Amino acid sequence: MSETIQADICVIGAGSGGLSVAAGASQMGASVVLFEKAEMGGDCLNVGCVPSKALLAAGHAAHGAPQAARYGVDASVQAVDWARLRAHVQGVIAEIAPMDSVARYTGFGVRVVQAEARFTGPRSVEGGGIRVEAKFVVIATGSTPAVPPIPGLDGVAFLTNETVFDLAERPRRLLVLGGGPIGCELAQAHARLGCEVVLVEAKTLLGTEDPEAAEVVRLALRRDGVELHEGAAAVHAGPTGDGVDLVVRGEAGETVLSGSHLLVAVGRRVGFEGLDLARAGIETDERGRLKLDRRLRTSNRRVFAVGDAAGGAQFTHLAGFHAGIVIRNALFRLPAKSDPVLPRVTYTAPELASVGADEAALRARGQAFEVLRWPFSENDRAIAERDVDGFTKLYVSPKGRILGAVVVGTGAGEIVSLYTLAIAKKLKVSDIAGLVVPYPTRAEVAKRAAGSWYVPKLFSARTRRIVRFLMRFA
Ligand SMILES: Cc1cc2nc3c(=O)[nH]c(=O)nc-3n(C[C@H](O)[C@H](O)[C@H](O)COP(=O)(O)OP(=O)(O)OC[C@H]3O[C@@H](n4cnc5c(N)ncnc54)[C@H](O)[C@@H]3O)c2cc1C
Ligand SMILES: NC(=O)c1ccc[n+]([C@@H]2O[C@H](COP(=O)([O-])OP(=O)(O)OC[C@H]3O[C@@H](n4cnc5c(N)ncnc54)[C@H](O)[C@@H]3O)[C@@H](O)[C@H]2O)c1
Repeated sequence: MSETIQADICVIGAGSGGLSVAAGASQMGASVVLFEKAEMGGDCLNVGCVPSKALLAAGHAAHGAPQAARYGVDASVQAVDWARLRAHVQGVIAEIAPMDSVARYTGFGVRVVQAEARFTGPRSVEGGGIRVEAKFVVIATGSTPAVPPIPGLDGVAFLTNETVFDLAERPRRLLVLGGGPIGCELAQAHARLGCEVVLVEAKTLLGTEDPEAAEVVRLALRRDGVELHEGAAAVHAGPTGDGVDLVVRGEAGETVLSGSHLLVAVGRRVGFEGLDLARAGIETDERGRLKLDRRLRTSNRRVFAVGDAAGGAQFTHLAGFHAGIVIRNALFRLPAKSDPVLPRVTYTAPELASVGADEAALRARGQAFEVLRWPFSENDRAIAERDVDGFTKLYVSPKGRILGAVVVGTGAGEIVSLYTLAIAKKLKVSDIAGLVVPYPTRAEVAKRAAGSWYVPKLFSARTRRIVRFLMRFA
């Protein structure tokens, strides 16, 4: 070892989670060493959230031009210049990259080591010829694309999120394996950019989401020309002269789907090979996941895990939340626990957003609830924009507490923050119904859905009797 450093916190991985810990801890006065073996910014910046939203923006623009005819504006897409499109996506990454750069973090006082790290003891980590003795270590090593055990797949040059944003040419016919958020977002983006797209999903599209909301996205994907095969298991893959054949087995038997490219988007793998966890006394469960307590501590109480490495939901905003928990525990010795009210959004058009409990969870825990809803087809802004797909739905306790919410429609990802605040602060429907919401905005659907709680009470025979009585003395 050429150098040994004493540090308060050693972070392994400079993705959303690791960077948030390093930025927060260093600016609060802790000495921090940060290891990154690949690109600063991790998946979200380089091959995840950022390029996928940049690609979707291009797809929506291409889709929007012909749609303008509904406003009496005749426009059309002349061409999609794939080289410029790729430059746009890489340009967006480059514009955000300085926020996650070695220079910025060095400026915070963080020692950034661009090397793969591994444990050499309960509090010691090594990489790139540097040994760090730390009071606390944070595992922020993220996840990688899962590769399903499909016979023949290893003989195919398939794409994942790590390669799909760097294609030199537009894929002629893209087969997408997996109908989760990655599969749906990338299927729609490519379809709108003029690719033929076939999506194969073993179960149901966006199967962890509210089925009624997922149906709105399903219809939108179909309208965009995506050929959907749900309940279809891929049983074989093989190369062809100019692409790939995927054999899928569904209710109707076996079908051969041919494409120029295959994108595998069937979930993420969280693994810790190469970290030498045993050297630090860190235990994993039978599925190889870290054993964590609610304070995000591993079985070695001085070692925390954040983000995808923590083994739960996989979102950049959750990784950021985790970072706050670790900072409170490690720097301030506060027993902060990870129990967030966690919104999630799939950024298709229309967007699908949810937060809190869903119907299945409420039924499973025997919670009595009422469903309040409002469609975008009765929202003036949506009507003015001729974009009325979708609705909002609220789950409310008998006493009016908001337990969960779903929004599917344009702007859903923005509206869900209102519900997130309501649930986090244990607000009631009256709090949303009583808000003055600007007109005409899409967020009015939240107020109208909440307001519908009062309709039977407010416009009842009893209220009419009371009003008539009071009016006698007015
Ligand atoms: C296509 C796609 C789109 C997505 N879109 C969204 C979205 O819109 N919104 C959202 O909230 N989430 C989205 N996600 C999920 C989000 O990207 C992840 O949840 C988030 O990046 C997790 O952050 P992380 O810090 O845990 O891990 P990562 O970002 O994966 O970072 C981990 C880092 O650790 C490094 N590393 C690993 N092992 C070592 C080691 N031994 N030594 C040194 N460095 C190491 C890796 O190189 C990597 O840079 C998307 C994901 C994908 C794939
Ligand atoms: N907008 C966002 O916030 C966003 C966007 C993209 C990704 N992400 C995160 O990244 C993670 C990974 O996303 P994802 O879409 O890859 O995973 P996912 O686990 O959410 O969905 C994968 C889908 O693939 C299907 N599948 C699995 N094996 C299959 C097979 N052999 N053949 C056909 N289908 C198969 C599953 O049934 C599932 O529907 C998610 O947990 C998500 O949190 C978030």
